[in-house]
Amino acid sequence: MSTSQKPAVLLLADGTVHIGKAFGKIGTTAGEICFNTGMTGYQEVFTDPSYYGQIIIMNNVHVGNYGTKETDVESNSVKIRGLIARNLEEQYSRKQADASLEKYLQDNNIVCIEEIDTRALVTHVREAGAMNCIISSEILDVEELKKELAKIPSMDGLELASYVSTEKPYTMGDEATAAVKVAVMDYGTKRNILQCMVDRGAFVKVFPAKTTISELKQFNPDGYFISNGPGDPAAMDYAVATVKEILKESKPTFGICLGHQLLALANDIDTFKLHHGHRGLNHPVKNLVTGKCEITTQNHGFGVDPESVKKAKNVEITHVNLNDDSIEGIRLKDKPAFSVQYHPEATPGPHDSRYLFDDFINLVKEHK
Ligand SMILES: NC(=O)CC[C@H](N)C(=O)O
Repeated sequence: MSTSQKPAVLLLADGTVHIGKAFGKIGTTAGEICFNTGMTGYQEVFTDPSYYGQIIIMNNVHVGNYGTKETDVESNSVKIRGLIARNLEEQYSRKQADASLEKYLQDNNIVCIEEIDTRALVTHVREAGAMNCIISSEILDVEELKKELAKIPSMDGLELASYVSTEKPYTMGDEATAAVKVAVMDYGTKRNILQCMVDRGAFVKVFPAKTTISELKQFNPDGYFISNGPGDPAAMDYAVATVKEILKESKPTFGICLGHQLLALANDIDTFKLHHGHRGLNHPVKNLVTGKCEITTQNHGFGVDPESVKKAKNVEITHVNLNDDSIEGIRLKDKPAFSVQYHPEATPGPHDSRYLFDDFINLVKEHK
């Protein structure tokens, strides 16, 4: 809680209203409401480009207790559109922190609301499903807010990856000593995904979302990575076309989250909007190849259609979600390509799924 707080209003598209207190920037913001069940890692969540366009409810009662640190980020800025919490703390106790959460959110112009009954709100979103919402600490009249909210497009059908992709190619790792070169299609990649590949001996070159296959080939990569990112994968014809071209190369290819959905679409498998998405650090997934269960970090609002996966003769299901049986991983039978719906880089954790980076880099080395 902050000392000088203005009131703020949260309005959901179904008319639900919650009154709370302003935190961060004073203003108005709108986007898709989502909840994250993680108890820690808030700065990594706020800077994850896959959350672009979304307003996040943090389930943990206290958010901000360990402040913020310049290095605890998944991209170069806060990407969430707004924040809803029970209690946002401006005091912090971590010695190594650089700033309070409040300063961080203000510096990043994020409109937030706190003192919300997040248990009731999350239960409501879980039952009613994904929808848009608006937060304001400047317009407190609900009828006015309804008019503003009506202007916001639905996440279904929205292409957002090109807004968060890099403008220019950049590299990570040491080309002189690296064992392999990986071309990354950046649809909103998380920094720690790149780090996981570099840590395993890769030199990565990150390319803007609309890079053509001929530009990618000039880099002569040993493998390709299709990144995570925001928005509806079915609205990304340009990316599906690129993934199809990449697959023709028959080089090892790995996709995470949006990258998984694009790999599916490139193999004529449909994607669909989930009822309320999977976002948190404790989603159980079964690896059907090894029979082992892993606890995973997730952040997605779309999924791969199980019926069309089963019909695709060249695709094998490798991972399933143990909560709802949704498809969590696939691999192609005729190409060295695989993908997962969840986030194996998982910062701050759990790290059960990091073996997938070993698998990918080993596959790249074998095919080199
Ligand atoms: N983390 C991601 O890559 C998310 C993918 C996609 N935008 C979804 O919500 O399903």
